[in-house]
This record gives sequence, C-alpha cells and structure tokens, in this order.
Amino acid sequence: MSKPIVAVVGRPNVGKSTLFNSLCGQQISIVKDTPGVTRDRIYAEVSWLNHNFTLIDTGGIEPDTGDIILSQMREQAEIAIETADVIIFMTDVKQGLVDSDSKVADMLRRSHKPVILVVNKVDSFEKMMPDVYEFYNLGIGEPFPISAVNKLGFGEVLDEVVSHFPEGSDTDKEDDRPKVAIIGKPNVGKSSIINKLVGKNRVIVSDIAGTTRDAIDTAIKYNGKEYVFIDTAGLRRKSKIKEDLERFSIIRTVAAVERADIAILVIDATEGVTEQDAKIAGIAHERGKGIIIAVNKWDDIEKNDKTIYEFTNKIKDTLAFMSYAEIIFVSAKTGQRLNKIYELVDHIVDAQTMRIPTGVLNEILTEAVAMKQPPSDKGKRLKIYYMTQVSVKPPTFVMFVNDVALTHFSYTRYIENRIRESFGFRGTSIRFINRERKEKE
Ligand SMILES: Nc1nc2c(ncn2[C@@H]2O[C@H](COP(=O)(O)OP(=O)(O)OP(=O)(O)O)[C@@H](O)[C@H]2O)c(=O)[nH]1
Ligand SMILES: Nc1nc2c(ncn2[C@@H]2O[C@H](COP(=O)(O)OP(=O)(O)OP(=O)(O)O)[C@@H](O)[C@H]2O)c(=O)[nH]1
Repeated sequence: MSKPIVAVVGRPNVGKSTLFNSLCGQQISIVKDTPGVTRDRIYAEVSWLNHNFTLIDTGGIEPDTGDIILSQMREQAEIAIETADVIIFMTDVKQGLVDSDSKVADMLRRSHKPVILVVNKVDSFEKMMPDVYEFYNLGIGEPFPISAVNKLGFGEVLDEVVSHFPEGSDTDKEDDRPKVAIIGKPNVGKSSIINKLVGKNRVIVSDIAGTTRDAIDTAIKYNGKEYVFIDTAGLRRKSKIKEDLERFSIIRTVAAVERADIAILVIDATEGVTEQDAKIAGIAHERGKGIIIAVNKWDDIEKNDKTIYEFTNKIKDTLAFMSYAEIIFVSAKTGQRLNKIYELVDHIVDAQTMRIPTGVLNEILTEAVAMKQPPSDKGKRLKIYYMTQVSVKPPTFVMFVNDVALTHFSYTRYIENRIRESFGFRGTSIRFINRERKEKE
C-alpha cells in the first residue's frame, strides 16, 4: 500500500507550521521509544474522507535575506517536485504577491505536477477576497483562500488535494514484486550496493502502478524473480545549510519508504551505528515496514572472531526499538554476502504476510498468561479474553480485554515476544490493538 505524498512549499512566515499543526494536530503519532522524526514535524499522516496521505513540510530554517529566501524556496520546490504527488503552494494575503512567489510558481508550473495555490491569513473571506484574486496572476490556477489559524477553507483545499491522487493509490496494487528501499546516511554505500546488485541483472522498470513520481527505481532479476529497488542516494543537494540537507534527506527517505515493503538500512562499518542511523531507521519502523540492517564496507575494517558479535550488540542497543530487524554484514566493494539480501527479502515478505489461525494464537495466549500474570491496578487485574489477527503487512493483532486502562506496554511486549518465539516474524514489526469488551465469560 503506497500512500500519496503532499508537500507544502512557501516562503517563511506564510503560515506553513500553523497549517501543519491545524491539519495534523491530534494525528501526529509519537510512537513510544522510537527516536521520532515526527517530533521535528517534517511530516505527518493526515486523513480526509476515505483518503490517507503523508503531508510534508519542505520549509527549512529561516534565512534572513531575500536572496537566500529565493534559493531556499527553489530547493523546497525541487524537493517537492521530486517526491510529492500533489504540491500545496502557500502564500500570504497580508504580505501580498512577492517576486519570489512568481519565480517559484514558474518552476512548479513547469513540473506538470498538480499544484494547489493556497492563500493564507484570509481571516475574513468577505472583506479580503479582492486581495485573494490578485494571486491569479501567478498563473497556476485558482487561489484557495484559507485561514490556517481559524481553520477556515480547509475542506475545499483538501477536496482539491485528494482529487489529484493517482487512481487506486491507496489500495493494494496488482504489482506483486517486492519493493525494497535502500536508505541510510550519505556516503554509507547505498548506490554502490545497488550498482553491485545490478551487475548484469537489470531489467527495464515499468512504472509502479499508482505513482506519478519520477522515481529512481531499479528492477533486478534474481533466480527468475524480479525485485524493485528504490534508491534514495545521489542527487547531492547544494544547500550549505546542514539542517536543510538533513531535512531533505529525511523527506526523500519518507517518500521512498512509503512506497516500499521493506527498507534496507545501510550502516557504514567504519563509522559504527549512530543516532542518525536510528532516526532514519525510525521512519521505516513507524510505517511498519520490513527491515534489514546492512552493515556495509565490511571489507574495510579489521576483524577478529568477536567483531560480528560486538557489532550486532551495538546495533541491538542503539536500535533497541527494532530488535526484529535482520542484520547482515556486507561489502559493496567485494560483493560479499550481497546476494543474501534476496533471500532475506523473500523471508521477510513471507513473515509480513503470514496469518496465524485464531485457535493457535489463543493457545499461545493462554500459556503466556499462565506463565506471567497480566498487570493490575487498584485491585483490578487486566484480563485478555482472546486475540485475533486482523491484518498483514505488518501483521496486526487485536486483543480483547476487560479494561484498556489496565493494559501496559511492557505486558504487550511480553506477549509479542511469546508470539515471536513461536512464529518468528523475523524482519517485520508486529502491531497490537487493545480493544475493550464487556465482561461476559
Ligand atoms: N492572521 C493570521 N495569521 C496567521 C495565520 N496563519 C498563520 N499566521 C501567523 O503567521 C505567522 C507565521 O506562521 P508560521 O506557521 O510560523 O509560518 P511558517 O510558514 O511555518 O514559517 P517558517 O517556519 O518561518 O517557514 C505566525 O505569527 C502565525 O500566527 C492566519 O490564518 N491568519
Ligand atoms: N571499502 C569500501 N568502500 C565502499 C563500499 N561501499 C561503498 N564504498 C565507498 O563509499 C563511498 C560512498 O559510496 P556511495 O555508494 O556513493 O554512498 P551513498 O550512500 O550512495 O552516498 P550518497 O549518494 O551520499 O547518499 C564511495 O567512495 C564508495 O566507493 C564497501 O563495501 N567497501
């Protein structure tokens, strides 16, 4: 399932943050013990009618001179054109039409992406509409007046946004080739890995159904089967601002991971695992994607018989929130163990789509509860009546309980571990939903 991406572009101070917060307010989910990029508010999930999409704020830090603003807006627009299905171009009725708006509008028009022109700070539609019409001059269509602060005009804008989504973008595709995003910090060897895997096995990529992005996808045939690799490497941005570079790389990662079943997080063996790796890994984890951690440049470090063990421990420590991830040690230079990636991808796809019969699941639950009592609070004990698997990719289980307030993260984790001991589910996260049910048994 690939969710559409909507990017917001606009000058500093036009109200992007306000729009973002008003639209996403309660919906920004902070996943427990995930190092959250969501907290930096670069992207968030939005639901409108029957559509779900990822909203991205391309705006970076605030520059202080006109020149920098323009060059920064160009970068924002480029990143939006590159990654988004629909672009919201945001302007400000109070500042009026500015020269840099026109230049960016030209860029967006040439991209042939759907662009929705939004004019913010129209706090009174009645009084300010004449000023809004001025924005027709940008030549990118009808301006939509909104007031981000007062949440006015959102319905019209969102209707317009979802009307541009590619047909069937939020339903499952008939394309059943595994889709694998290669993610990681700059310079860890993402392109080198893809290039080595390609060797002589590249096949021409046909469009992945439902996407309008000019993606850098590579289809590779291995053992008679096709795999699609989605690259986030290259395209080095010229920005001198470090925060912007990081923001852009996060946006591209979100866009790639959104379209993938599995993410390969590439780590540089010569640098070890870092907080930045954890941040990038969190993007795939939050989305419930399959995960392979590939420790690359394995040829380039000194090793003894404990090195793999020590490295594995360090990864498990820094990336404790995804202990289910598969870990491999590879070299894009020598090709060492690279072909094992296909095998792991196949296994993970199986794990992501595995369905456990309710009967078997409940045998495990009964045994788990007998071995360790559920938590209690103020004399009342949690009861788990039964559980059932409701979906796949990632495997999701509903637990019917007497009182949701009594459920506890650590006990759910305990149940998860019991389930993993029985069924593996290697390489994929699994999710639990607690649902209250009237006591009757
Ligand atoms: N009157 C009015 N003010 C608004 C509205 N939306 C935002 N503002 C104000 O405009 C200012 C800038 O808003 P932000 O949301 O921080 O703008 P931004 O585009 O995210 O700015 P950067 O973070 O610099 O890119 C704030 O003082 C907001 O309160 C609106 O609908 N009406
Ligand atoms: N020794 C060694 N060097 C490697 C290996 N893989 C990549 N490199 C080197 O690491 C550098 C970065 O490799 P790239 O493949 O460009 O890295 P990337 O992650 O695609 O980088 P960005 O485009 O910045 O995102 C290059 O100089 C490669 O030659 C490896 O397995 N062993």
